[in-house]
Amino acid sequence: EKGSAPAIPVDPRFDIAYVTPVTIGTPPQTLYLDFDTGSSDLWVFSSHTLASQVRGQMIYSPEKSTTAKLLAGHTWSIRYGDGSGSLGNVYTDNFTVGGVTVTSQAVQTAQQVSTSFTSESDIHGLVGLGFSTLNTVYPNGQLTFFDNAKSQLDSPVFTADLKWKKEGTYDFGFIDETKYTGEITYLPVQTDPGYWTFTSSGYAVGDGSFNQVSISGIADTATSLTYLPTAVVTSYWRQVEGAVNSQYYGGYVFPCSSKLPSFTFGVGSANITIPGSYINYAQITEGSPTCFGGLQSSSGLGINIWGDVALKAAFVVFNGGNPPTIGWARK
Ligand SMILES: C[C@H]1CC[C@H](NC(=O)Cn2ccnc2)CC1
Repeated sequence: EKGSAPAIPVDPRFDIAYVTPVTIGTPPQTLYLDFDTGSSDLWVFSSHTLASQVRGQMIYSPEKSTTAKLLAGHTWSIRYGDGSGSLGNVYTDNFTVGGVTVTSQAVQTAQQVSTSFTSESDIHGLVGLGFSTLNTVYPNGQLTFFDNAKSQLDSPVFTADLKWKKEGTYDFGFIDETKYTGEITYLPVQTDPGYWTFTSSGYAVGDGSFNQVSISGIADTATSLTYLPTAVVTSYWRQVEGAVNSQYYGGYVFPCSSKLPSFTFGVGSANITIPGSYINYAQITEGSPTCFGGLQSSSGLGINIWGDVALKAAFVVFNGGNPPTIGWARK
């Protein structure tokens, strides 16, 4: 089996996140979910979510699905790196993405969600695509959609072709050669504690020389920006006149009129170049001449994060084989 589904930018002004349509249950209920390689819970806004915390989101109602089954005695609660979170109960039901169906997928129904989820009406939940070890369901951890689907896929892989302010795709079970140029460079993945963790071989700012330095980090499709070591990020923003690391705004800001240099990161002996335009993330407020950078320092996070700003510059293969690897190609 193989499948393909769109990755639609939420708020295409600045690619906050990407959502993908899925169907759950019988008859099928459609929701748009944020596919997240940085976590491993599949949770949705539901008929169980506090009414005061639902604001326009589509919901999954298990009581309307003839194939829904309560996973009795199981609960879940998750907290993300940005402080957002949700918690609730668990059902199993049929779950379909791009024509690939998993029967009896654990679908975590939210009873409560934090304010940032309530205020984002275009995101109706998340599909964790990290390793199942990260799943928060208690007392028995559940498998991700990808882990459940793997055995029925032509190949145990999924790919991310995210795009700048445009619709991209997630493919399951196959590698679409038309989506990239040159070769795919595969790197080893550290699966502990459960992220797609790989090591980049270095970086260059604009047309500058390449700095060979190992940068270990996670590929996270649900993080908008890219967070790298302070030394790397400082050397980038030093090239932008008027750029400052603002305590007030919580990161590097710069004049929106700036022409930003590109940022190149190494993947083995190959490399990926993020166009400067992708690093001009957004005006700090509508109409402001000050813009917020898409490349920020990871100090304080304890981890480097290759988020959407980096991922959308590449075609990325998440290979769930034995051992798992991650593939990068230019496009
Ligand atoms: C400072 C950074 C802020 C953004 C953080 N990313 C996430 O929280 C990813 N995520 C998943 C669900 N909602 C968001 C990573 C740290």
